Amino acid sequence: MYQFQPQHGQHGQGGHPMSHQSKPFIASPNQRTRASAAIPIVAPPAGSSSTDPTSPTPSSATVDTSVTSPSSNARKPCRNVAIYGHCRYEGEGCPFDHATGVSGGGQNGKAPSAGGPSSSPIPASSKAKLMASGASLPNSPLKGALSARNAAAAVFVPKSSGGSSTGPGPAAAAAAAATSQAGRKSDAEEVIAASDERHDERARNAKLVQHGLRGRLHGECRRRGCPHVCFRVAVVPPLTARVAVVPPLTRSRRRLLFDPALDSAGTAFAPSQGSAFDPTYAGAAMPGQDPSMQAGTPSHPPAPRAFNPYEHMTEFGDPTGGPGGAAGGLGMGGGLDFYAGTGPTKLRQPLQYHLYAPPLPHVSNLHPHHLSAHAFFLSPNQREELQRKQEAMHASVPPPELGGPNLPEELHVYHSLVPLEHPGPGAPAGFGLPAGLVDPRMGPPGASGATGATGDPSKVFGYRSHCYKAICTLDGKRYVLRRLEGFRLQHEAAISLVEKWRRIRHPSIVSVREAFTTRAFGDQSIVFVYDYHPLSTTLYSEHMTAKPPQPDRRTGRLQPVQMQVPERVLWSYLCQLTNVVRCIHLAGMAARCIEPSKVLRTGKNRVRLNCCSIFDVIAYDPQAGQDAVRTHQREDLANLGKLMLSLALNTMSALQNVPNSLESVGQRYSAEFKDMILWLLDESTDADKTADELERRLGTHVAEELDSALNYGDLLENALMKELENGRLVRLLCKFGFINERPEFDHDPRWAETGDRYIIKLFRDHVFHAVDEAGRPVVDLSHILTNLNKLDAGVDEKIMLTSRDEQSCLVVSYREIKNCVESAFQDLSRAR
Ligand SMILES: Nc1ncnc2c1ncn2[C@@H]1O[C@H](COP(=O)(O)OP(=O)(O)OP(=O)(O)O)[C@@H](O)[C@H]1O
Repeated sequence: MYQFQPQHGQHGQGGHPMSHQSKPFIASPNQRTRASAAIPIVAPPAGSSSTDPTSPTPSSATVDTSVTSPSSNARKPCRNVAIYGHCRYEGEGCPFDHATGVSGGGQNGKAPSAGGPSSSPIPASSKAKLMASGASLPNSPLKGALSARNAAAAVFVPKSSGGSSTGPGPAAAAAAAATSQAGRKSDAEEVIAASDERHDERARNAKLVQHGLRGRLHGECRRRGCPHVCFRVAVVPPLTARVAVVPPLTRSRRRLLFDPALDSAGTAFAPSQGSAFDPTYAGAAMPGQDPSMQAGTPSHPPAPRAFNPYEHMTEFGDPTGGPGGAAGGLGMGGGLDFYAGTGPTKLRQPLQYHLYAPPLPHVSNLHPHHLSAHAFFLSPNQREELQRKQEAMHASVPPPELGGPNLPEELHVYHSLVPLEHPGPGAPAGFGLPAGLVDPRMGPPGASGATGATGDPSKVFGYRSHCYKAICTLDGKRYVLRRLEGFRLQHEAAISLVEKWRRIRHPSIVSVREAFTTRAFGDQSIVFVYDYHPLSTTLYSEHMTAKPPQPDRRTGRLQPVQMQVPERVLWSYLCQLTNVVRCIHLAGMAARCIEPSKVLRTGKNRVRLNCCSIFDVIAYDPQAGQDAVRTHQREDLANLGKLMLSLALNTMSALQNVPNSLESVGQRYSAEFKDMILWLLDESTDADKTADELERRLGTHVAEELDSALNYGDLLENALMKELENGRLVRLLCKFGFINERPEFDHDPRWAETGDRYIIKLFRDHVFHAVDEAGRPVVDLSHILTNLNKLDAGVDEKIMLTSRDEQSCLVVSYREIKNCVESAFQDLSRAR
């Protein structure tokens, strides 16, 4: 990490370090105190304490005795000497020292050694390294401020020197000139000196201020090859565009993926070619590299080689065959056994999970233009549906003493009973359905006669029935209790039949859990317990009751709801119900409850047979044998036909005159569908009418249903993938929440503001508190996602963080910030 103070040593238009006086980079003692107080990670003057209450003071910060007053300028070495070997302005009023030369350590022998913990103002844990300006370092502005590791870092290597195909630009030429003149200095010094010089004008032009974003928003620094963070931040494209075009992971592509300067075509902007910020960038073109990378390289010295975590791998993560190696860079070596699964499972390291994967083509089939922020998150419809279901699960009613319905506090092993049906007209306010249980598509509960009021006689079972949602004390899950009022159990054996139903598990059945009798309601009731499917409706309420007009998706205008059910949906219902009927018949039982109000619609076109086992108990016949079961099974198929007929015509009265109704069905739907209903209703075919036979007759429709189910599975998996990434980011944000603005830790009220945490704070500012040139907040989701993902992956790319007073900048890699976050979080965890 480099400490970078843009105001120091800025060469003016005339090229002299001191000619640009708009910013007093040689601060007065007072100013200096203020500046260092504002940026305490720059070593403050000896003995000086921060006067700025917001100033963080890392415990490991050391005194920088090299801080000079204005009068000490003459003792400061001129950077031109350091860079060019001489200063053109030596006789023209340049106030710096031209005799000191460039070698040697700190003037007082105290020039900070960035690598040493004792002298580094940044805590050692952050591995921060400072590049202090000449103003704070009286000796060489380069030496003494940099450790060997800093010198080797690639951060200031101009991109164009890496062989941009556009050829060396002026910046690269300046770099080359600076390099040749400073031949006696180390490579790193040359590179940094050249980089500094190029940066001067750019930094001023870009008015690089708060959070490094101004350059981005002004777009003023457009110099090709400018390696500076502000420019690179400036070209962060919308994340959506990047995701839409993530290219195959060739070696050079991988480099681009790390590059924030990708344009929407998946190519990097000119400045990013050969990016110095790119951890995979290896300076001048190497044999086997993309030929476009080699253009113009001869005139440039090889840049310091940056750490490339992927270097040992081929593009397929094959550690045995590097580019140009035995496997020819095609990953044909060890990569094969990775895929073949032979040997121990190999994981590609480091895991590259800082990028969102775009929706897979078979799932989305979207034009890239359609990829928007939604591509990263659950679709709004899906999210709304799931959230409403969750709300329904948590819905509750007030207790009786607060005006709620008079329900037992506990019933068997269940508690927190909530009615699922409206209380009927004239009921007190507290008796109404909780808002969370009201489906906006269906209008006010009971308004359209979609379902009877609680306690109304059931049209199917005859008894007065109630449905409650309740929580089981044994497992904490929600169930539905269906209570039939005034039922007397005559035969104990009847209720034991429920056990057989318990064993049936099918995706198209509402699973039966148990049944018990109770007097908890002050009467003799029997209660059947079923799985709870939040916000489910019945086929009756869905297709046979008028629904209120719904807003049109595009215009927002209220439109009447189309009642006719598409034939495809009807076939889908029939397939699902046939499957469950077949399963029930195979178990030697009959459903006996195939009615529009007893088929739950638990999702889009997703149905489940409800209320199984009730007839077996309430209409128990101890004499009934296998014949009775077969009769019931045939009735099931006939009921299936009746259900389809009434759904096709959206009314139960369709059953009153079946021939007429079939004629109407023939006008609305295909002959095949009509024939199917006819077959189900025709009593003359009863002999060979079985669920298996029905299944065979459905044939291609079952195949279509299978395809739909598979497609839907893919969609859901895709939605899951999006949330996988987001879940990771939430965990990261939680860590931030633990650390940022913490009022006190370990008896230190400034813990959250100092040390490693100061860097985290600056990063937080960079990510969330960015402002544009007019001081308006930058609300840019892609900026946040990009930064958080890179932080989570700990990439080596560097960014510039600016202190709040804009007096100081830190160039720091995501990896280092990640280490800071980890270490601060570890501190908190340990204390716990
Ligand atoms: N297992 C369940 N999970 C979630 N909601 C359910 C479940 N069973 C029933 N419901 C809901 O309870 C309400 C009442 O169901 P019920 O079967 O009593 O309907 P109904 O139209 O009153 O039937 P009936 O013909 O018996 O009068 C419906 O809105 C239904 O969606």
